[in-house]
Amino acid sequence: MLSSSNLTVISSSEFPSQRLLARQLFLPDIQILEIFIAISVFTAIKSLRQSMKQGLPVWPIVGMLPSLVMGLRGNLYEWITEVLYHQNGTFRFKGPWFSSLNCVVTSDPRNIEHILKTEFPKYPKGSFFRETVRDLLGDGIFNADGEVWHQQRKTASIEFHSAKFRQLTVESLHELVHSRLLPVLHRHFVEQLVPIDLQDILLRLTFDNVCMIAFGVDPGCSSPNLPAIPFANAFEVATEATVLRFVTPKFIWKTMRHFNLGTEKRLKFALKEVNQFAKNVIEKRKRENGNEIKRSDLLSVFMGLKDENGEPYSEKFLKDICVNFILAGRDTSSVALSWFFWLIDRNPEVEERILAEICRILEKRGEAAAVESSGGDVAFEVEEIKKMEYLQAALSEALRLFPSVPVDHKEAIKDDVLPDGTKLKKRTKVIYAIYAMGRTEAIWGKDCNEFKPERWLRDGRFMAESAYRFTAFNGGPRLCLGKDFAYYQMKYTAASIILRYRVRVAEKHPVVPKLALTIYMKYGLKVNMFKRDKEELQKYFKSE
Ligand code: HEM
Repeated sequence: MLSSSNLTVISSSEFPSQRLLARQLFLPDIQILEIFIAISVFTAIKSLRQSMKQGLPVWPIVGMLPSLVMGLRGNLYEWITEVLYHQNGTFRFKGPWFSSLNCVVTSDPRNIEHILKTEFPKYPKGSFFRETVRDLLGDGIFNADGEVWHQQRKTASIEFHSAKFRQLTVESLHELVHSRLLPVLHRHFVEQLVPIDLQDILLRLTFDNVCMIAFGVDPGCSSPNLPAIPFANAFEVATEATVLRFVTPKFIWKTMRHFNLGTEKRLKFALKEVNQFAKNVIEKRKRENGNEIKRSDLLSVFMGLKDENGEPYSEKFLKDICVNFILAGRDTSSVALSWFFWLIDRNPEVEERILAEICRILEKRGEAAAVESSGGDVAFEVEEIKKMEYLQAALSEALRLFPSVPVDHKEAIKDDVLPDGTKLKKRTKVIYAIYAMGRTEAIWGKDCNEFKPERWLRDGRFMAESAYRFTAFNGGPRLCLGKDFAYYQMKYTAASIILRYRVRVAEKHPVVPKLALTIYMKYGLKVNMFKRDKEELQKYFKSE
């Protein structure tokens, strides 16, 4: 309570000196206020001028972070596309003071060619990337530079181009599509319970497939009973939490990791599951190799090699190899196929043309009657898949609009100037925005936002694009090693489904991208399957 004894009463005799004191006390405050206002006006004008130059408001202390946070609330990739559009293909992102978020973002093909090919040695993944993804990817191929990368690339490249490996990829895919994928879809069609999540089923398929070809192990995730796979959930959590590190100031995520908080806690937990899976795979392979079972998978090849000290590769390094190849081979093709099926649901005329092409090719082998009568237990030949050029165009078009890896990262190790004139200081991070490139008018024309497989065809033949305009598979010395296999896998899977079913996205199912290393659909792809009947297929055979 306030009593009169607590109050200081100023008598009239004391008043002048008190006023003097008050003036002495308050004047500095007024000056501070004036200085504060002046600084605010100055920074506001500076920020406005910088904003006009750089496209986004640059706030004192926090830089462009508020705009990024707004972008993160919606579709981040669309936000980047929009900013790049207004900045003619390149902008400088200014992060908060003392954060590691400053970078240059570009979608200009000249810059992309410069960093991926012409000046490749100047642009490694770099220390920032390595540190950010190290807990998940270790020293595996996606996260390696210099000799460590080169050694893995060389070994994997020889393996990927060997006839034995190619045969293994074809056989394992055929086995998976016919004994797992199609029975699962058929059961769904017969039972017609609730819409199924096609993205989940495709992820299971590509997971089993990459494990079979890279490690000689079949995890059985796409078996007809669709078993729970703790690894898959853990892997998704781990990639999501890892990508969040890119947009979080380093000292924050490091503190969170230290105290085991929030996403870092989830990441740690998920990594245990991921690493355990990789460990089991390695142990299994070691046991079998010890029993003189000769394997031609990638892991067995790496197990037979020696490091720079003449020692066999460590368990940790073999684990890194496993995790990197799972990321490379599982998520990329399955999310690409998911977006492809979503796009053809919205563009039925494309679906018709794909089906017509498949039927035309099948007709050549005289199996039309079989297909018509049974709905088809048709297994495509390698040569037939190669001939599906319209399908290849449609898949490329899906990848143009929804590249599996939507943004990628490099770091300049020397001062440099990009072909568009952007000056880079040593250690500047460069983000190349692959998603934005697919939606750039200057690259693809005014209809860049439309799904038009025809843009990939010349006289009915598929025409590949330059890797620096269509960067979905990266380019230069780090071009995707699995590109040919990925096209084969996607074409075989898509053709096998389209020949038998109309895939329709469930009504009102929300389709939005998720923020992760690959562009998953956040809520999966819930679809209903409708079997094509004899009459429908007959129409296509007769139309040729
Ligand atoms: C639609 C399917 C695929 C897409 C869009 C795709 C895309 C990419 C991209 C963008 C990169 C560069 C990543 C980076 O350096 O940051 C890459 C690298 C790589 N990809 Fe793919 N990929 C696909 C399928 C596959 C498959 C199925 C495999 C193997 C089974 C594979 C194996 C690799 C490997 C080993 C690298 C590392 C190359 C290196 O750094 O030297 N990819 N891929």
